[in-house]
Amino acid sequence: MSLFLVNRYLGEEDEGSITKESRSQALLARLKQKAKEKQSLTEKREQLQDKQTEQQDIKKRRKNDIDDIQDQHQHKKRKSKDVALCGSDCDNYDGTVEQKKQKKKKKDANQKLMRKNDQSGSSAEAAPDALVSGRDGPEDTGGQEEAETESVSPKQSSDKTSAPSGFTVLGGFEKKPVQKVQRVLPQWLAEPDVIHRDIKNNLVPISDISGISVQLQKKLQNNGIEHFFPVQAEVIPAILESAQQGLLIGRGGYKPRDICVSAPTGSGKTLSFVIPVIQVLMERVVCEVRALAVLPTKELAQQVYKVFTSYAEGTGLKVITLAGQKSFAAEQASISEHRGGTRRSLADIVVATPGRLVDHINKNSGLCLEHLRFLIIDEADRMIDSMHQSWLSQVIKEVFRSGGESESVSIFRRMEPAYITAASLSPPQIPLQKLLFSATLTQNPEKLQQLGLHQPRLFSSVHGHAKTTPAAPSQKQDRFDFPEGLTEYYVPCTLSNKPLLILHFILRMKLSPILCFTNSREAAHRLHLLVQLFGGIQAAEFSSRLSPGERRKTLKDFEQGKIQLLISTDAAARGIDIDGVKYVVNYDAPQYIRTYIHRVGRTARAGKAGLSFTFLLRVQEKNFLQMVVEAGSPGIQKQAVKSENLKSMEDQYEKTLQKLADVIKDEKSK
Ligand SMILES: Nc1ncnc2c1ncn2[C@@H]1O[C@H](COP(=O)(O)OP(=O)(O)OP(=O)(O)O)[C@@H](O)[C@H]1O
Repeated sequence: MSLFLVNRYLGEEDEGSITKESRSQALLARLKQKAKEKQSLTEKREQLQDKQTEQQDIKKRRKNDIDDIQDQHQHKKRKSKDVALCGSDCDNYDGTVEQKKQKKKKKDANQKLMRKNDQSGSSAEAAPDALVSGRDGPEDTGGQEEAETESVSPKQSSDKTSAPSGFTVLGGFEKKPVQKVQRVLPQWLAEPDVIHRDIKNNLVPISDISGISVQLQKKLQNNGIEHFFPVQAEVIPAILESAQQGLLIGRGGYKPRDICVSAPTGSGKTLSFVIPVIQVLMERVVCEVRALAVLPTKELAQQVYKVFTSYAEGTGLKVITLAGQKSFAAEQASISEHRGGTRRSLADIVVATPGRLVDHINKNSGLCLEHLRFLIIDEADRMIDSMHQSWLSQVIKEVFRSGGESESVSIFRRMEPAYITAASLSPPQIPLQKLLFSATLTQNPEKLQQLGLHQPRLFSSVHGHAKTTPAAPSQKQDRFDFPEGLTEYYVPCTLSNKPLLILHFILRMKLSPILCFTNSREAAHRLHLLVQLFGGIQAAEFSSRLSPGERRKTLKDFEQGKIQLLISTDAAARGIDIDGVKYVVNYDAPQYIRTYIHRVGRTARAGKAGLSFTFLLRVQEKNFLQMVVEAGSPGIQKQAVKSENLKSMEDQYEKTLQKLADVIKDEKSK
């Protein structure tokens, strides 16, 4: 019995033809069918959803990449904008024209991508989603050039093993050839005023150089000088021109340019500063120190002092030397005197060594540099090397010393170098001009920087100067010029036959006078003893073993031809001008190219001919010859001496060696 009536859905049945049982079965079958349909429908939906999310992911990734590229591009754009220093017009241009261009590029890129997706067979409905369209992205995508190359379907890009093109691939540096950094010289070093090397064929008559007084011209003629050498013909007018306005600052308020001169040994650099300095100072009224020449050694200071005094004679100019040849008190007395409570300078030109100069400055010995107009630095490269003594900074401090005793009387005010302003130009000023001279002037701007040069001008006979030196990338050293009349030889030797060779040169080959260099004073002394004991040769040694007086006398004797063989350390290598030295022998090979150039430069001076011989042990040959050629030598020839030629002297040489051993023993015991 049924208490309730439950109505059931019985399907669309054909009531008349179907039994109760068969109806329920049919209903079940139909329900199953419907469930199946529903299930397949949800599966399809899920598949579709998966596909859609995948496409969205791709789209997101692509958008991020494009954002990155856009950032890079905009960064680049900002950079180039900074460099170009554009005005507001440029900004407008960027905002309109550039945007339009980029949008066009973006559109092109999207179209390309669409085409690619179609070709790659990706599903038709996925293609639009894969696009990075202007519609989808609110931001303007810059850097479309990169995006264009990048728009490869994910499938394609994943197939490739390498990184997608268009991106900067980091790493792989080892594949790039390492770029060589070329040495670039400042313009004043790279483009010097060229001086002729050949002295003989480039002599300039004295009268051709204007600005030299008749008095000085006569003096030059009296000293046997009818023509100027090339370095003098170039440098003298340049210095005279810089002092055209007298001792004060030049036309237009501009300070004169500092002058650097690099010319071979014996080319006449000394007169190229002595003549113009004397000429300019001749017109001074009050005696004050207006020129200071600094040289590295006493001998050189003495030599330059002599040249200055010779040309200053009769002009009223007073020249003194502060190089330690006299006592400190005697030097002090020659600088200035006090009369009626005021200081009076006794010198116009001072020739000094750096050590003694600093002594006088520090001990306040009355040296006043407040009126200094010319600071001459001879053997400048050597003087740069001695810069650790800080002599230059002390000199400069003295030059610009304010509140000095003379300030109250002087109408001229000295100001430290700074920017030129109307105010700084109003009081009359004495400028300080530096004049640098050397046969081996460094081309290293860093070293020259220490001298604090003002708009320097270089005069050089070195033809190797160039803005860069690509022709010789392996070249580690500076190039220099050698005297035109010099012929260089090297002589292969052994340690035991070296002394025999020098004896052979004088006794058999009759080469004299010879200036012979050793690398130490002990070696010079031993060789001198040996030659003396062997006999038949007038020899002398020249080194720091001798007192300054002995050294002076030795040089004089050698110059007068009383000495055939002068055995010296590098004390006589630089600047010393000994007339008539025909041969230079490097008994010990020099270690540095500058030493070699100065040693061999004691011959072939003033356009004359001269020979140099360098004794080389077999182990030294390769490196030494390479060093000389790299420095710009026109060529060094081999001069071998056959052992038979030395045989006749061997017996006597053996006996001499025994005697030498005894003498050295004696000396040591004393
Ligand atoms: N115009 C000239 N006519 C003749 N002789 C000269 C002339 N100028 C210089 N001399 C002589 O030439 C020689 C060399 O000159 P100086 O000593 O000035 O050379 P330098 O270039 O300074 O050499 P170094 O670099 O070795 O110091 C000297 O004996 C000098 O008297």
